[in-house]
Amino acid sequence: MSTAPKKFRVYVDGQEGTTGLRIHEMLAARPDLELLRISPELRKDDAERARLLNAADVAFLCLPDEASRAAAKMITNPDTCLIDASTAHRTDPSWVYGLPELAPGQREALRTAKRIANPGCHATAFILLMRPLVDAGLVAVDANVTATSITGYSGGGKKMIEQYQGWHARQMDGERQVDAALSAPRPYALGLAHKHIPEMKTCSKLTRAPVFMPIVGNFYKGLAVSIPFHLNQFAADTDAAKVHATLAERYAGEPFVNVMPLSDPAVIAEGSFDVQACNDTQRADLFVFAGAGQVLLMARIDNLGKGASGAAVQTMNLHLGLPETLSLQD
Ligand SMILES: NC(=O)C1=CN([C@@H]2O[C@H](COP(=O)(O)OP(=O)(O)OC[C@H]3O[C@@H](n4cnc5c(N)ncnc54)[C@H](OP(=O)(O)O)[C@@H]3O)[C@@H](O)[C@H]2O)C=CC1
Ligand SMILES: CC(=O)N[C@@H](CCC(=O)OP(=O)(O)O)C(=O)O
Repeated sequence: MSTAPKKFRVYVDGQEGTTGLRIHEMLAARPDLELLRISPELRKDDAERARLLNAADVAFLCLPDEASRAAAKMITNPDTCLIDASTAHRTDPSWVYGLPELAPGQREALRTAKRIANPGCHATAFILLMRPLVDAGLVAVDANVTATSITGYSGGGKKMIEQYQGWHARQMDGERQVDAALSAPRPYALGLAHKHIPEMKTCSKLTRAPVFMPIVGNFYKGLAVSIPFHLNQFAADTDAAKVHATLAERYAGEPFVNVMPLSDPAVIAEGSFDVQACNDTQRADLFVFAGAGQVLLMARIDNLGKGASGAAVQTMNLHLGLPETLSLQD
């Protein structure tokens, strides 16, 4: 008598939010998973949430930080693996950082971990560029690093999506002046304390926090982090080609991280950079642009893909011993 293969049970706490909805969409057609759903009227009922969290093999927390901390405390089943999309646990040493490409050994840690912190979107792009250069000694651990990031507004969750889309709708109705500031890119986190800075620093093995300025623009999704360097900020005898070769060697064989050609001729010919070109994929495209005595590093992702829901799904696949690429578009 044949028995049906075991389905892994998966629950998303915050299933109606931006990140949670996208995880559901990505997993809906998977025959190897049983998606546990909470009744909409019970979605903030702690007893029902605790029941489902403890019934799951993998539970995603797609909640604000405080709610994530509270949800993590509801787990009594030692077999439930939590993947937390919030910022709450990303530099907590008892949680494992959910970036399989972080360093050799990270995948093994994610296979056995029961508490996994999904990385922030800006942080993912920053760390993918910086960590290999610090590991190789090209960038000193105490380097003064600065970075900017341009991102679509979906990174701000339901509230920011409603702000932009409400404005779009009002514009269609002929209202042109109110909220016109939303039409242009808007630098933010100007207190220089963006919530991703601790994980950027810790996971890149830097001892000084980078100066980081994100910019949100009038487009739904897509994100690119830029990190400028003068050559004299690197170790002696480092040039753009060495930086490029270090990244290329580090990510050789990675299914989702592409190191693009040095000073990518296609981008240079185009004359500008397309921040949205990784949208609807799990790809992270890394770029090294060379100038006279200068290097500009850039990393591009879909903030809802490799920057959020896609990252959580990749880590779930890895944790469950499944092919990492399941449900994900390269
Ligand atoms: N958007 C993005 O690109 C990314 C977001 N994240 C992180 O993921 C988490 C979720 O973000 P996002 O999806 O954007 O947020 P949203 O605001 O889009 O959704 C949050 C969801 O959490 C629910 N919720 C809030 N409080 C509770 C609670 N106490 N109990 C149960 N459910 C609750 C909300 O329900 P309701 O609407 O009914 O209040 C909502 O459905 C955040 O921590 C965010 O920082 C991480 C990476 C990227
Ligand atoms: C446009 C916008 O506001 N983006 C969010 C980042 C979203 C994200 O990936 O970060 P978390 O996972 O930490 O929520 C921000 O900068 O706070």
